[in-house]
Amino acid sequence: MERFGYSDDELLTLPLSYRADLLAGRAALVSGAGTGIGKAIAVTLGRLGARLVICGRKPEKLEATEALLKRAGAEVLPHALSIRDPEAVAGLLDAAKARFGGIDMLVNNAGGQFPQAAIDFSPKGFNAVVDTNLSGTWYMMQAAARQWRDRSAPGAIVNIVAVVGRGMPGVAHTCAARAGVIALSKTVATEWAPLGIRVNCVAPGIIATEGMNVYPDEARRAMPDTNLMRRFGTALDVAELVVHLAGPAGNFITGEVVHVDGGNQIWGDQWTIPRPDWYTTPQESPFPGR
Ligand SMILES: CCCCCCCCC/C=C/C(=O)SCCNC(=O)CCNC(=O)[C@H](O)C(C)(C)COP(=O)(O)OP(=O)(O)OC[C@H]1O[C@@H](n2cnc3c(N)ncnc32)[C@H](O)[C@@H]1OP(=O)(O)O
Ligand SMILES: NC(=O)C1=CN([C@@H]2O[C@H](COP(=O)(O)OP(=O)(O)OC[C@H]3O[C@@H](n4cnc5c(N)ncnc54)[C@H](OP(=O)(O)O)[C@@H]3O)[C@@H](O)[C@H]2O)C=CC1
Repeated sequence: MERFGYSDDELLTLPLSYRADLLAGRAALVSGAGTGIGKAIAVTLGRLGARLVICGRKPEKLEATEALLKRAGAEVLPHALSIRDPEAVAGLLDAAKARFGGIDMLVNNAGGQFPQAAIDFSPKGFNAVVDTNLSGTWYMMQAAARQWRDRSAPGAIVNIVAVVGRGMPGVAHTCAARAGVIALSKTVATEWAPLGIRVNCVAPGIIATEGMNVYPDEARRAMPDTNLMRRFGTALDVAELVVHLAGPAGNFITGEVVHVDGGNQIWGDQWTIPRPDWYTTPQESPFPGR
């Protein structure tokens, strides 16, 4: 089977576009850092000198990232929780404060969904996706902002969303949740600018990570045809954009949604479930117009 994602050694050694001490003295919290994009973000921030708080549900995944960060010479605090639990999220921010005096950057990367035709969604399935991707992200944003306000410290939030401007058939639940995160981010970018807090979103297109395995082979095979570059992007493409937005290069950027998608947002339709004949076979509509 095709291998998706980077090896640990690649994450530690691939050349970066930034100077090695760019983030020295800063602390970052990255959710979903045990795998894929989140792991690449955490390791990249660590390689640039940041101290890391990493979270996710499964401690064993976090342990692997913790070991990698230690190899990169970074200080790290792993903390297992579900971002769907607001009290646990408050506890996470407290733990970050106790260990590092607080964080400077928050990267909300944890998330996920399953492909299914929207007409078949159960209430529980829909709510699980919205609860994780929208509510969970919100609990993290609010807890971090409260801590920054109480410390009179500035902060930067980067929310990892998806390319949802035209919708994405097969994952309507996640499109709804991510569009919610984008609207939330733009709104609180305004409310929280007086606190020195910047809030931006990153919308990845198809990125080669192990998380891709939840999609059917047919959908995965067609994915490179949905962008101008005609390939998968990499977790490092996303990680380096996060560095730009969360770090000093992003000091005058807030309320923005930056796509790292090989041009998918302007070209190529993205299906995560089989296309109905309606879209594959030339045909006339059986439904009369007026
Ligand atoms: C972003 C870009 C877009 C995707 C577009 C594709 C192109 C871009 C590629 C993007 C890739 C990625 O995002 S890659 C990352 C993908 N990785 C993942 O998404 C990992 C899988 N996702 C998750 O684990 C998610 O956290 C989540 C879907 C919310 C499930 O979390 P939990 O299991 O903890 O949730 P619970 O509260 O227990 O509820 C589970 C219920 O969800 C429903 N459910 C769960 N899996 C189901 C399934 N395969 N088919 C039907 N229904 C399902 C059922 O109703 C379950 O109930 P019961 O029936 O009672 O159990
Ligand atoms: N790969 C891609 O092409 C794209 C990915 N994205 C998004 O980017 C993000 C990262 O994706 P990717 O790395 O590919 O996928 P992964 O599935 O590898 O990563 C998702 C991470 O989120 C964590 N997570 C999920 N639910 C929770 C929760 N309730 N609480 C805490 N942590 C949680 C998981 O860890 P654990 O299971 O241990 O909790 C996992 O480490 C996701 O939000 C994804 O939807 C968006 C567009 C495209």
